[in-house]
Amino acid sequence: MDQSANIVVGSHIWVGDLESVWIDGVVLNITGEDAEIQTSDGRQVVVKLSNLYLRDAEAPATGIDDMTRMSYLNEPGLLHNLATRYGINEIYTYTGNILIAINPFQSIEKLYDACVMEQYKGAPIGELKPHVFAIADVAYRAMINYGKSNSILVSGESGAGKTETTKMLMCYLAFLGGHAASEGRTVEQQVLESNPVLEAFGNAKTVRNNNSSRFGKFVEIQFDKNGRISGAAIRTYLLERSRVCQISDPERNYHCFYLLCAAPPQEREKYKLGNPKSFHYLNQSNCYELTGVNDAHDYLATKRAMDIVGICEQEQDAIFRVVAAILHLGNIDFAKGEESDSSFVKDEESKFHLDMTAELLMCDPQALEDALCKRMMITPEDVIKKSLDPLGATVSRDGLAKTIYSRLFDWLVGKINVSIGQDPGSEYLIGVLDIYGFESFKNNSFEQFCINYTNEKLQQHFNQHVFKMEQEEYVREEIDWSYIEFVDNQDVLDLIEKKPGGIIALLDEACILPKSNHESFAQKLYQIFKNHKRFIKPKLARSEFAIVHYAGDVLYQSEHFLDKNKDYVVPEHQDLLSASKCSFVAGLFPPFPEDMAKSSKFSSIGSRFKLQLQQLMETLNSTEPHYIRCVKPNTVLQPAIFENATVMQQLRSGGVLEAVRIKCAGYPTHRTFSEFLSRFGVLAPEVLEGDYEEKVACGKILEKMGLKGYLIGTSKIFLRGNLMAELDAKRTKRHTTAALAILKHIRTRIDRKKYIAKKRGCVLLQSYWRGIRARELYEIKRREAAAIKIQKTIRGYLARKLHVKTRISTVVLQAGIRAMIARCEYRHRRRQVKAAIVIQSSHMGVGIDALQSIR
Ligand SMILES: Nc1ncnc2c1ncn2[C@@H]1O[C@H](COP(=O)(O)OP(=O)(O)OP(=O)(O)O)[C@@H](O)[C@H]1O
Repeated sequence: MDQSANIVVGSHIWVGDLESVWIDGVVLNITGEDAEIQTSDGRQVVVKLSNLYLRDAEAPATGIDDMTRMSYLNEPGLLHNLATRYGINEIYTYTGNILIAINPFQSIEKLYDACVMEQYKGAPIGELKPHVFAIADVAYRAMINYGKSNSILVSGESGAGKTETTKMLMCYLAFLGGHAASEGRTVEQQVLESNPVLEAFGNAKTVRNNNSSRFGKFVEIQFDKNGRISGAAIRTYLLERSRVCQISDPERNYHCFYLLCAAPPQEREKYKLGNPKSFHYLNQSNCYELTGVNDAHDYLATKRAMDIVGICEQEQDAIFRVVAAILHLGNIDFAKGEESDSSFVKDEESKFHLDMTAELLMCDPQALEDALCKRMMITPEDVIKKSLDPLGATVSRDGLAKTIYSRLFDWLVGKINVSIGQDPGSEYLIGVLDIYGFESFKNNSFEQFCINYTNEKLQQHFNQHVFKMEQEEYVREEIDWSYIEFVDNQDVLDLIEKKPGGIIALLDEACILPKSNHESFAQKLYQIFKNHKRFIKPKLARSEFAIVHYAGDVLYQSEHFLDKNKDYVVPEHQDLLSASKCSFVAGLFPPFPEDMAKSSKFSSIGSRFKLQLQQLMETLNSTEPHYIRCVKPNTVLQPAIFENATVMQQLRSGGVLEAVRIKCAGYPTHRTFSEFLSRFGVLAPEVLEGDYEEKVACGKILEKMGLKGYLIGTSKIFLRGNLMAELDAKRTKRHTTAALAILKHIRTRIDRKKYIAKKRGCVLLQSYWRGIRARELYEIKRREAAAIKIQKTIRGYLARKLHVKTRISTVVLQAGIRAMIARCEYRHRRRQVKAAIVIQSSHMGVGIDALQSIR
């Protein structure tokens, strides 16, 4: 979907990034076809507009529960949403009705507790957080309410968590439809316990998962009319046979081999087993133990689980005898015989293992050696016994090991089915499919071809379902659905399975024709499909071919296609083991029916698988499907690491993006009226102010915008292709204009505020300064006054002092002068007196003498 036309300056977008696949940014500038982007990590890049995707800047920080509700359904948006949720331990997210489960690689507290089961019981989907229990609950309720069988399809690449998810589904279904513990060995208990048994024999450590299921599985849980589990059946698909004899470092063979090597000593002695390092089928890799796994403990646990699923002690003994026999068989080596192209058991050690194999399989050692080293050739005249060279004998040995193991596995599945028991009167069932996801490696062989074929089939089923669901929503909303286009992959399926002329049919033909080999098979493909748009002949290829699958192109190497397609039990092996004295072993190799024995014993694995798939599809088509897409967040199998590229690849191949594409083909965006109004009401405020019904208001807004390509349902608006982006672009423009106006006002206000503040500052500064100056002046004046005062005082003091001094001097002077005057006067008077007296005395003689005596 090209959204570039709606990208404007200021748009929030996703831009491709080498490191993190996508990075968010904002458009700074647009020049022609190029946009200048400011990325969230601080860079500025120039990118073609067509390489940008719009981002919803208003999406909640904790992500969106259901990704179909995202405003922009594009790859980066989905990826970011999942990463955000994974970061807060929300491992489940819906994409419509599909549940995406991201492997946490750690147990999340209280995620699967009984109380959580209780919460999800009967809760409508969407009411609680997305959960695997919600899907199981919906399936169960749909089954009870509509009386229709349901199925849950769990897919994903190896290590994505399919098996764990399937176990959770089973537990929840057992919780809903189970029986009381007092009812003894219940069906659900047996179904749940069948897991460890199947895992011991069908799981192995691979580089991608320490406990990888090497087979596909469809578990049918049957229910009675009361919704109680009444029976179950397990169907398995395509066990990886080659692993029995060939493993690469650091992988392991099937767990059961290591469990048996870790069994209690008396049992190991019984089967003459020891260190796994001594067995060729185990020592091709250096990995023997798994961290956190105790094989000795698991051996006992597997036996206990076998007890529960109804495998008796003798059968258990026979099973482990066969497992031990395979290990011994792998240690038989061959040397070149005397006759040309002949071989014999190489040495004493190989002889010991041959004898042990024969003993454990309860067959004749010589017959075993012959079966390994010789072949019957039927000519028109006679039956000739032909010797095999050492390489041929080794191939024969490995072929026998693979056949025995796959028969043993099939027996186990059959036995589990018989002992759990099917309910012929069952009303309906819930099927859980745990199947390998799309695979594309450096080398892709027949296994990948079958796996990808399965995924194409499931993808078609998925597309049809998603398409149907879309249709149903349109019908519910009472709108025309003829616009929805159906994305179909029938052409790839025709290429693979068409009869005659499809790749499988041509492969079968090549397997039957005597002189055919992988090169002639490939040449035939090149010739027949040279114009097929889903088939590619790589340049210079002699035996490789590529198929354009829905999830991408896969290049297949056809080298081992013919061998791997032949499900051919060598008659010598068949005769040897059907004659075993052990009824269990003989039972694994029932004699061929008479008519088949005469005809060709070739049976095509590809065709059988195709038939199995057809049956599976028939079953699935008769059920209401639910999808769970498991996603592996990183390739290092560690918690809390979300690798964008790894997840993106899985979203593509898991069909999640296809589902999104189907959605996009019609009217991908569905919004309830109120959601639409709250987001786009800003485009027509007058409509919001008017007293309209929500539906009418939505219509008015769309009318005002003059847009085409929308439908109005009963509760939702359906928007076609880019309409959401167009509306958002208009909204962004409106927001930008509004923002500019707001900005203008804010700037004016800020500037005014600044001016006033500055002015106030100046006045303050001035008054402060004036204050300082006035204070200084005042101080000067005060000092002046003080000085004057001091001067005055001093002067006064001095004047007073002078005055006092002068006065005192004056007084002293006066006093002196007065005293002097007085004395002068006195003296004058005395002289006067004396003169008088003299006069008197002279005049009054006696009187003066008398006066003088009185004094
Ligand atoms: N929901 C979960 N919670 C905790 N750990 C999980 C969960 N799902 C998966 N795992 C972890 O991831 C590992 C791989 O999961 P699982 O075996 O289910 O993958 P798978 O998709 O079935 O792989 P394969 O196709 O190889 O069998 C598990 O062993 C477990 O450790």
